[in-house]
Amino acid sequence: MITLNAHNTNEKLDLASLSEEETALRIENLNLFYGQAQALHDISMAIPKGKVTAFIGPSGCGKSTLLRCINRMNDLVESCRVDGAISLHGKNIYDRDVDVAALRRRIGMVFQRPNPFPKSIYENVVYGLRLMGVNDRRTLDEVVERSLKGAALWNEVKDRLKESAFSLSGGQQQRLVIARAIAIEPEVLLLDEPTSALDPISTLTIEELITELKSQYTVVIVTHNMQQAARVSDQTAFLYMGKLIEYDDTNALFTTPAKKQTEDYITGRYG
Ligand SMILES: Nc1ncnc2c1ncn2[C@@H]1O[C@H](COP(=O)(O)OP(=O)(O)OP(=O)(O)O)[C@@H](O)[C@H]1O
Repeated sequence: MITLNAHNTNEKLDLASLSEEETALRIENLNLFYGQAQALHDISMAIPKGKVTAFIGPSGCGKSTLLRCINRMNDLVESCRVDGAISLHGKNIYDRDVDVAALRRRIGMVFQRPNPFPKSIYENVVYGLRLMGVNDRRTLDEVVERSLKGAALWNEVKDRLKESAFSLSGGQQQRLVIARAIAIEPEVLLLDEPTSALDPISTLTIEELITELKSQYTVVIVTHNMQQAARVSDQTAFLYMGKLIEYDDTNALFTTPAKKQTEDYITGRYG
């Protein structure tokens, strides 16, 4: 039995005809190949601004690959070739003149396993700002407080900012990594199975945090866990064998799926 998203009280968006203002990202006819193998097939979808969008589907269906396309992480895979477009404010992020480092500042990413740097809690949060040449103490202090509050971690660490990030629990480390990502004020946050390495209590804390983050950011989350998608997301995309099978309001997708493959997946018939 799937428990639906209690926070999803918004009006249902018409995902097929979002206005430019409502759209954070527009994916158009995206195909992706690892060498000869095609991993994504003609994906088109609009990701709304200020909402949580979940990608679900069985292992190997292409969820992480699609997520990694959004900040061009797949550029790091030598055999990978992409065609089609992903537009951020009308500009294709795959255009030749795009500065990929600047793009990744606008589209932050958090991975499955918490990956704090071997530095203090404070220095982890300000890492991106220091790279950008910001060293003013007062500015950095403000960013640390704002980001740790934004990641629901401030109260737990405010008296130990100089301690190593590794002194934190796994769940706290994942919130620290989220604080590091939001410190540079990205527009979009990509979360790749952010709770799969965490215990149930930390998972719940991160899920609550995700719901809060959407007031300021567009969030895209890959999850293996359908219950999680149902709890945190506003809309859900179901992928199967590299194809986008169905994309709809989360409540609609889980209660009245339009496609038989979606229904089979959410009722546990495969995957
Ligand atoms: N770096 C890579 N090189 C070659 N093939 C890859 C690479 N990364 C992923 N693939 C292939 O692309 C397909 C999609 O993989 P992807 O990791 O995106 O799936 P997924 O839905 O996120 O799976 P999981 O839920 O198991 O993490 C799979 O067939 C996978 O083997």
